[in-house]
Amino acid sequence: MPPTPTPIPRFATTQLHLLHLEHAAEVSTSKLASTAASVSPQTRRTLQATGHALTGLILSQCRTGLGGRVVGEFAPDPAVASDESRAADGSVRLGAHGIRVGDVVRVADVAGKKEKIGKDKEKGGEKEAAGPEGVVTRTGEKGLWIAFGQAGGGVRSKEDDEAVEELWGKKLWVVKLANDVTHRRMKQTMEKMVKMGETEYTHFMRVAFGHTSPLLPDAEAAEPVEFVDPSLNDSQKEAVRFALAAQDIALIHGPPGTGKTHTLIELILQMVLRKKRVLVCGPSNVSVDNIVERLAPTKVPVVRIGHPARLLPSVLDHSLEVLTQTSDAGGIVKDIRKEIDEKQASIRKTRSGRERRGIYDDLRLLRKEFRERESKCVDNLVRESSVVLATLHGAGGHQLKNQKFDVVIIDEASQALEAQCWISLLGAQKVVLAGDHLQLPPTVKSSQSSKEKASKAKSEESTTKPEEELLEGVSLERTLFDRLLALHGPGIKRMLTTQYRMHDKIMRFPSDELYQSKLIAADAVKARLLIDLPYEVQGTDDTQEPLVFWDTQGGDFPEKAEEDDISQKGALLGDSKSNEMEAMVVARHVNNLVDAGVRPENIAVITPYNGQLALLSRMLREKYPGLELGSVDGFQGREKEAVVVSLVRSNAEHEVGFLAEKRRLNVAMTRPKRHLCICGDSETISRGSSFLKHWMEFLEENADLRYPDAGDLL
Ligand SMILES: Nc1ncnc2c1ncn2[C@@H]1O[C@H](COP(=O)(O)OP(=O)(O)OP(=O)(O)O)[C@@H](O)[C@H]1O
Repeated sequence: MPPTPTPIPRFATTQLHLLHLEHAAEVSTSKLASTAASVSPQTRRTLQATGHALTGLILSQCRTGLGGRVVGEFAPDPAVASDESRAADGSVRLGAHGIRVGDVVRVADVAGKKEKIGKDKEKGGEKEAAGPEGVVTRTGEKGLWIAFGQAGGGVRSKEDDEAVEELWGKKLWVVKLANDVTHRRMKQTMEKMVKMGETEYTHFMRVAFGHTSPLLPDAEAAEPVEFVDPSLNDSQKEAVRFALAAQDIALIHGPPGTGKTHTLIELILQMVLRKKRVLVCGPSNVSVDNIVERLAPTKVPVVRIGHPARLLPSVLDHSLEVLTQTSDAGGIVKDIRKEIDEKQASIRKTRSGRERRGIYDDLRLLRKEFRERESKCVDNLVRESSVVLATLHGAGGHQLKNQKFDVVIIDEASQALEAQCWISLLGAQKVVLAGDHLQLPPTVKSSQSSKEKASKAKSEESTTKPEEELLEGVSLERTLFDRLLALHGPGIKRMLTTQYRMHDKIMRFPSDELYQSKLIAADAVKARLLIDLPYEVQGTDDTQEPLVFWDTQGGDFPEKAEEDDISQKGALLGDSKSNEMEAMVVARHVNNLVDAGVRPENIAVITPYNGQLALLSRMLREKYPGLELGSVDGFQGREKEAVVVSLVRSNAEHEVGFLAEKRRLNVAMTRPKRHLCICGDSETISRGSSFLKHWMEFLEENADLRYPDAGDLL
């Protein structure tokens, strides 16, 4: 039976509405951008203390960097430096700050012109008023390097140059900005989809919205498959064959530790062998770089699109911007770059305003020429590459405007918003999505209640659509991966089944409960214990046991509601909870592991509640600097030899809050390799859902069960 078709314009209209609310929620948590130039010295210092800003700077150097951008070096201002920041030789060091490579920042004059901000925003005058924006490319003790120009890529503009020129001799500070590029590109894509006529829909779009069913696989397209990597396991080989034969859509379902990326590398190589052009995308820079790194040794020509400051150093050689300089094709832009640099340098030596204006005019012409040549060079480089890699939002950049690909592959697709995926998919003929819809979907800030509030408050505004235009059942959390699976059924997917991370006992429950008992632990990992680590670890009850459950049932380990402060809202955990007694159980378990010889850097403590995370950090961070402490959500995609999970909830009402989300618990319990320790109250938790009930029963039967004594801990 054909699936029920979804009208594409209504789908896109609904997405636009939801994206608007989401953006509003994001902006309200980081108002920094709009206030950058109008803050008091006190606020600047607070922003610096909280890792959002860096103050007391001057511009000390300027040069032309990658992609023809102006790169400015910002050094501590000796006039305002404190005594402790002065080294013995008199040089000044930067104080502690939270600005990192890859951050999008604005450089502002501390004597900023307040009145212009906001009013001029609509007219695009914001930049001149507030200072130029750029991306941090390097940070060091002596300064900070910032590349100016659009954060999403592209060549610098005249405004950037002039705005940077204006910074000389001023007292400056740097403030982190929210990165708007992704939001803008999603919005543009959805707007395009609203306007498209039926005849413009590609076959893939029609499949994705249920206007037609996927075509039958073309078995010949896959045969014969001579695997480049013969070590692939059977489920991985089957996934590669399936994705090669698919004509429009294939999903590769990769549960934790099953080698999804490994499989995608083989798939990409097979496609290149079949003379296909492939675009590979992921929601984050790291997800894309991970693939570039693994493709690099294969010598297949690849190009990575994206701002060099945001790429891993190991993939820079494949970045479009570096190739523009190093490849033969790059020769044509080299000379002109030199000329621009020389002109640029001469500006500072020129005192006369007229001469300066003359130089700016020359620069404008040179830059136009530069852009034309660079764009030709970029076009050639991209056209000659069989594999192009970019983040999903990067795929919406000008470099890919007229490029056609035979296949678009999206890794970590169940971590991407659907609107984000469509940035790369509007022209796609065939699409392969890899992910695991049974782990957490992308983080969405606009929760249901705030959505309702916002839509009430904004009901007068034009952005709010009449109810009849919006589609029921569309939410940002629902990913394309999920939707396609629900629409066309499991026939469009293949699952990877051998996992290379967890001990068999750790894997058993998630496998049985979520992956239809299909997971198999690879021989190399299925019996690995902490005692087998490649350094000396004593044999104890903990180091010889893969699964421990500290059951705090009985009411002596009660949870406590935390004040609902901004940091918790920001992390979307609503009114957070903590549990001090349980934290002590966690701390004791960590102590025992470390005493037995397990290195703190091989241990992670994770919890779903930020309130608990703060508490655990206070107890453990100083004692064990190498120990990793994090939220469950933040630990997705990661692994550790030993993982201690603090479940927190313990109350007479048997409320479990968002422990009820099985995808969150799935992430929590599938992070460890050799040892999983759960701390929690089985009485409260088993009443939360049938999944939780099964889990508690499983732990009682299979884990090394222990009952902590509250008196002992105090
Ligand atoms: N066929 C295989 N034989 C041996 N080891 C494998 C195989 N496939 C994957 N692995 C190993 O499994 C681990 C996870 O693989 P990989 O990094 O490709 O997975 P991923 O997709 O990044 O992670 P995940 O599967 O958790 O999403 C790696 O250490 C990898 O070397």
